[in-house]
Amino acid sequence: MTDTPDITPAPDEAGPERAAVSRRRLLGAVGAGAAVAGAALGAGGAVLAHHDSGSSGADAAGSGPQTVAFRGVHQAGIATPSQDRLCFATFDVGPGATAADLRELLKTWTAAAEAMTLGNPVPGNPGDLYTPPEDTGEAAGLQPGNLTITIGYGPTLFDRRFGLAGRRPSGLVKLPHLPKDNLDPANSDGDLCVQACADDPQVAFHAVRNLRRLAFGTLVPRWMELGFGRTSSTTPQQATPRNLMGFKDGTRNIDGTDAALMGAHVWIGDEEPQRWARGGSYLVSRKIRMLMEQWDRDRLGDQQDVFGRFKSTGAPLTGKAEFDTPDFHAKSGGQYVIPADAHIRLAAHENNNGLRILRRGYSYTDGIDPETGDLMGGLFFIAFMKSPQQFITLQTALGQHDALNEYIQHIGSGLFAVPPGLAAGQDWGTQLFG
Ligand SMILES: C=CC1=C(C)c2cc3[nH]c(cc4nc(cc5[nH]c(cc1n2)c(C)c5CCC(=O)O)C(CCC(=O)O)=C4C)c(C)c3C=C
Ligand SMILES: [Fe+2]
Repeated sequence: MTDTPDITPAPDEAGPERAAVSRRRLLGAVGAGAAVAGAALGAGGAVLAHHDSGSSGADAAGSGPQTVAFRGVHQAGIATPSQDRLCFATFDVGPGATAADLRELLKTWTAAAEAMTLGNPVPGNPGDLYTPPEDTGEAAGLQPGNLTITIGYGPTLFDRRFGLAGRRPSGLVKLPHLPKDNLDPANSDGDLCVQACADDPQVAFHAVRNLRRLAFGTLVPRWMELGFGRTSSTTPQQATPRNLMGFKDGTRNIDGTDAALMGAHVWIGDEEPQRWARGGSYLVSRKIRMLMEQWDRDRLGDQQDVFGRFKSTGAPLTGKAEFDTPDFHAKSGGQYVIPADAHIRLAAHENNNGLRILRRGYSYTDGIDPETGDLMGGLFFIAFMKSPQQFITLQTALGQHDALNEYIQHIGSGLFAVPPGLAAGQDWGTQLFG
């Protein structure tokens, strides 16, 4: 019982079977260490063996079944086909932490994030009975689920605390107050953000939890959001999902595989004086509560006028099929067919000087309001863009005129600079501090 098998993956281990093999090795190791198996994972053997026996093969452009490449020109989790689940968290750097602490943590996070996206446990010394396990264990036996872990930095990280003021990306300033904002600081901002997306909610949660564990003493968690259903497609291959208002959402989103569109609207380019930030993007998060009790009492015709689309098919009110181009000039009886205050009219690139963003949001729920009994939930809106001004312009128009405003409230907000992808051997600490 004193011998604990080494479950750390060999550096050159690769190939389609890697993730499943690694999880199986964790199982084997735990199985061999009876005390650990009993204490930490219980009767996990049978469960793990069950999960390990199958693979959906739903690979999303990664290096193995259900894996997405961690390194590359851009971070994963932006152009990546939207996974089904989200765990999003923000953190502030703790009062006593130094720049060296932060840099070291970002290096540790890089290794952990890379391992987890490959379906491996957080690297460490598993089976050591005298230290807490490096990996918390709840993803053992699960498939990697196309996990992506995307990091972002808030404007406050570039204040005077860590010597980063000279490296602040030029667009990274707190978003201004926007029309109809009703923001709660408890759902807003943060020095850093982590977006973990996966097709399995436990895999996404496990990723954030383990990064949080590694950050003990350096970062303080600020807020966290779980997303239970994607509300966008980021490739035409994906079926368009429905949001909690029952409408298809993401029909006219940017196609993440369209390099020209991504370059024009999403990736930070040569216009950015901070060279290190080029190839990155800006992430805007908005927690948007839907007033579902009001929406559910609204008649179908009005619901369709709010968006400018048919609820059943997702087609524009001027068309027949979902992907028909909306005709914003069409009139009937002197009135616009797509009303003047319809959501898609106000948000469409045709009516905003060609401006576009990549939407990558999720439905969320916070349960039931204990005082009113109302459902608390809505859209955790996430969008990527090359300049925050794109969001500011759109939201200024929507906040003033959108018919949807009767049924929603913006209750949380964040702006983060998402650095570009990591090259081989590079880590987030070196990339940020230079
Ligand atoms: C500031 C940007 C946007 C916010 C905030 C926003 C909130 C929001 N949207 C929906 C539902 C739908 N949005 C749709 C289209 C759409 N929305 C935005 C931007 C924001 N939405 C854009 C740029 C577009 C594309 C417009 C176009 O080019 O036609 C649609 C229609 C289907 C689609 O194309 O995706 C729906 C439905 C909700 C429920 C919501 C806040 C809760
Ligand atoms: Fe929208």
